[in-house]
Parts: sequence; structure tokens; C-alpha cells
Amino acid sequence: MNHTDTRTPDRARAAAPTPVVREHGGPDIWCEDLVRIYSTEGVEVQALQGLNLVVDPGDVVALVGASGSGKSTLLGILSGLDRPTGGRARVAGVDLLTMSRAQRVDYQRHVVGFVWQQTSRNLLPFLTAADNVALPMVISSRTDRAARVGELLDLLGVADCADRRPSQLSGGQQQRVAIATALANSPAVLLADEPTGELDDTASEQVLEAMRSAAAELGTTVLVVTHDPTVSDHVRRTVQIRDGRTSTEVLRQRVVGEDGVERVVAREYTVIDRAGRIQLPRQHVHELGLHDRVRLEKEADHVQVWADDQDHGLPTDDAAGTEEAR
Ligand SMILES: Nc1ncnc2c1ncn2[C@@H]1O[C@H](COP(=O)(O)OP(=O)(O)OP(=O)(O)O)[C@@H](O)[C@H]1O
Repeated sequence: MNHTDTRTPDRARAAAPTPVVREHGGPDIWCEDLVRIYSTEGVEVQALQGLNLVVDPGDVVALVGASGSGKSTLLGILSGLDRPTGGRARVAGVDLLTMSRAQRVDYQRHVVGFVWQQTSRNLLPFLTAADNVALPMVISSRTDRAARVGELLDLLGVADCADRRPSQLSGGQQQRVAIATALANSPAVLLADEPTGELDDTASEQVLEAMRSAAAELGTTVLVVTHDPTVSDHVRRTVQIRDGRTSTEVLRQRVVGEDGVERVVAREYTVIDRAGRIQLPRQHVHELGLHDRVRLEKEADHVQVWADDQDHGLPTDDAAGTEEAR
């Protein structure tokens, strides 16, 4: 113990966060059957209803979905601000359900970075951009601060803003400084909740591109909640949440055609959980009149889904019917 430290051992311990236990290897975000139920005045809202999500290290993923579908609830849990009601969740090898309150501080300082929608919420107004970026490193006693501040501001394209306060920056510049601040302590995962929600199209484009390229350069995994339709140009993978569950995903791949021209091919997938459950797109359900139950037919390499148009009141000799085991 430091002899100049006059605090009692207990107080000294309380000041330093307890390090989180990290298992290395595996995905950077892993959620299984995640449930979050809010209870207010006797009314229960099931914000997450068994959500599954796996994000590999270095991936940049956009999370989209209608208002109230559970996006912010998920981000709240992944950032360590909230606890799930059930299920399991790991971020960068940290088990979020067994993490203690003291470990949460270490988790939020070193494992995850966070950017909020409101530009004013991300930065301290009385500090310059450079001092805002340096602050998390001061708190965690990092010594290479000046070099790191320069590197991050440069990476986010706001090196010329270093000596300005947030009020002297545009909304887009503020968000880029906010991303630099969130990346200061080299988190494994960057979480962003509508980071372009208050910006116009041009500034949104610049912020998303700066975030993507900085994450690629630093190897940071990114999960960004957005309503911004242009986000698809900046991410390889878009995950859609519907009613508290991941429902569909769009994966984009760059392919070179026979004409030698490179293009992006996007393909939409429906998410299947461990139990084999899938959620059919609402439009398919509506257009095909699917309800109550559907009939599945397995082909050699795919499964067909048919509306139930049988009369169940009578025995049937329909060839598609399956004879019950006796
Ligand atoms: N603290 C809370 N107490 C009670 N219900 C809540 C609370 N926070 C969220 N909810 C409810 O949980 C559901 C999911 O909310 P959430 O904020 O996660 O959705 P969202 O997809 O982020 O929506 P938006 O796009 O509008 O921000 C909604 O029905 C919401 O009303």
C-alpha cells in the first residue's frame, strides 16, 4: 500500500473499480434468450422477449426496428446500465449477469464505449474537444494521453477542432469528438444509440463513415442503433428487432461481377433461434393470410410454408397428411 495514502484500506478499495473477469475468444456480443420486463404500477411491459444476437469481433452492425421494439433496452443492458430479467448476455467475454456493481465501473470504463443521440449528453461543455477525449484516460490513469488524443481526433477527422469547446463545434463534429471520447480507453465494443438522430443527411453520412473507418482501424466492434436509412451503406450487417426479438438480418457482401465491376450484394435472412423458431416477415403473414398454424413441407434443400387451408373437423386422406404413430 502507498504510505502517503491516508485512506483506510476499505476506502482505498472502494475508490478503485474491481476488474471484470474476461474470457478471451468467442464473439464480442452474445445474447441468448434475453428477456427484459419492466413493471410500472402493476403493468408489465415485455421489452425483450427472448432476444438472440451474436456479433463477431471487429464487425460493424446496425440495429434497426420500429419505435418501442426494444433497441434502447438492449443497448442499456449491453452497456451495463440495466440488467436483464432473464436469459444470458456476454460482451467481450464479460458475463453481464454475474458482474458485480463494482465490476460495472471497470466494465464501463474499459470494455465498452458509449455514444448517445443527444450531442450535449456526450461531451462536457466547459472542456475542449482534446480535454474531453483525454478525460476517460485521466480517470483510468493512462499515461500516453496526449499522443492518443491526437491519434483519435485525427482518425475521426476532427484534429482541427482539438482546442474548441463543444459549443464551438457543429453537431457532426461534436458526435465525432464523442466517438473519439468513447474510444479513448480502447474498448472492445462501441455502442451507439442513434448517434446521427440530431444531424442532417450530410453530417450523418460523415459521422457514420468516420465511425466505421475508425472502428476498422482500431479493430473495435460496433453496434449502432439507428433509424437512418443511409446506415446500410456503412455496415456489413443490419439486424432488425421486432417485438423484442431479432427477426431479420441483411448481410452485404462486395462481389466482383463477370464484367470486372465490384458491386454490393445484399441478402435478407430470417433469424432462427436455438429451438428452431423463426419469425415470418409481417408482410408475408398478411399477404398469404397465415394465422394460427401453418403447414411445413420439407424439400431436399429447403422448407416450404403453406397456409392452413384444411378442414380440421373431418378425417382427411390428403396425401400431405402425416399418419399418426399408433
Ligand atoms: N423504464 C421503462 N419502464 C417501462 N417501460 C419501458 C421502459 N423503458 C422502455 N419501456 C418500454 O419497453 C418497450 C421497448 O422500449 P425501447 O425504448 O427499448 O424501444 P426502442 O426500440 O428503443 O424505441 P425507440 O426507437 O422509440 O427509441 C416499449 O414498449 C417501451 O414503452
